[in-house]
Amino acid sequence: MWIAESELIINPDGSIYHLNLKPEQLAETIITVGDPDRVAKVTDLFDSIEFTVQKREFKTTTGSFKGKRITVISTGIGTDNIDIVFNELDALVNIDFETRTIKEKKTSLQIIRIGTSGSIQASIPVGSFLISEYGIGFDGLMHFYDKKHQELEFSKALKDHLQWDTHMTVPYTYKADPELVNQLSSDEIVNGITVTNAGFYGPQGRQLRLQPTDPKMNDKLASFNYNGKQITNLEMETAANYGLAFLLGHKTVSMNAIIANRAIGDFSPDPYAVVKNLIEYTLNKITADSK
Ligand SMILES: O=P(O)(O)O[C@H]1O[C@H](CO)[C@@H](O)[C@H]1O
Ligand SMILES: O=c1cc[nH]c(=O)[nH]1
Repeated sequence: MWIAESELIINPDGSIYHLNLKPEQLAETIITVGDPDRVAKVTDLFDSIEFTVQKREFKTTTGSFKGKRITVISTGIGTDNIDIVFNELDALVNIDFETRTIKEKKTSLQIIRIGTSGSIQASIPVGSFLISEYGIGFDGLMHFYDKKHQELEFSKALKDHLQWDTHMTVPYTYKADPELVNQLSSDEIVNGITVTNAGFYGPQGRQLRLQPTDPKMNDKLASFNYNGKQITNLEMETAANYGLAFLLGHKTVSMNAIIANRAIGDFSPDPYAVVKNLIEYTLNKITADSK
């Protein structure tokens, strides 16, 4: 099927519309970060750099760490941006830009997010590293794609537990890639379940001048227990990464630097140090088997 010019938008230089990347510029291992300034915090540790390109909040550098080719890309904040990043990354490897047709042989990317997050369990202090085994979306993005939602029972149990009005969001739940979870886990990291919210303030239960609809939301999330599994932390991208990667056939996992503890009202005195440590941890883990 030929994909029209309004759907797959290719810039005059042959790069994809928002990311400004050409197919040959992408490595098959990709690290995503929210903050464009965090890209260099990762690539400063690389042995060599091929190029850097930036359009809007999407800054990309491809280079090599311990001999492994890695692309680092900033997504900006929120699942609306994840929709753009994951669809365009997939197009770069799985659509032929010359013929505008889907390739027969698909490439499966490895996509690892390194982000910041707030814990909702008092027992997970600021400074912790957390790997998201599941991502639960409160943002609604995945409802615009087909309904192969992975964990429907989990989502339903959570919806019942929250006892929200019908006008509130319907959660969706997807799993991380189990091999990546395995590869990146250790006794230095907590395994958890991450809620991806549609905002930082009201949607994460923060109150400055506006009161959130459900002031007990974070307590309800923290007390939810499904087959022994507990929700651990809040951020703004992971569930969309997991949902889109699942539907597109890529492997993904989220690594969270816990910089806030919402249960006890704590914020890290040095969030950049926590992120730096998590970057080093992640790079070393993903290259542990590299020659
Ligand atoms: O540090 P990043 O990766 O941006 O992630 C977290 O920080 C942002 C909010 O401050 C949201 O994007 C949230 O998911
Ligand atoms: O509490 C937090 C901290 C970082 N990022 C979030 O989205 N929430």
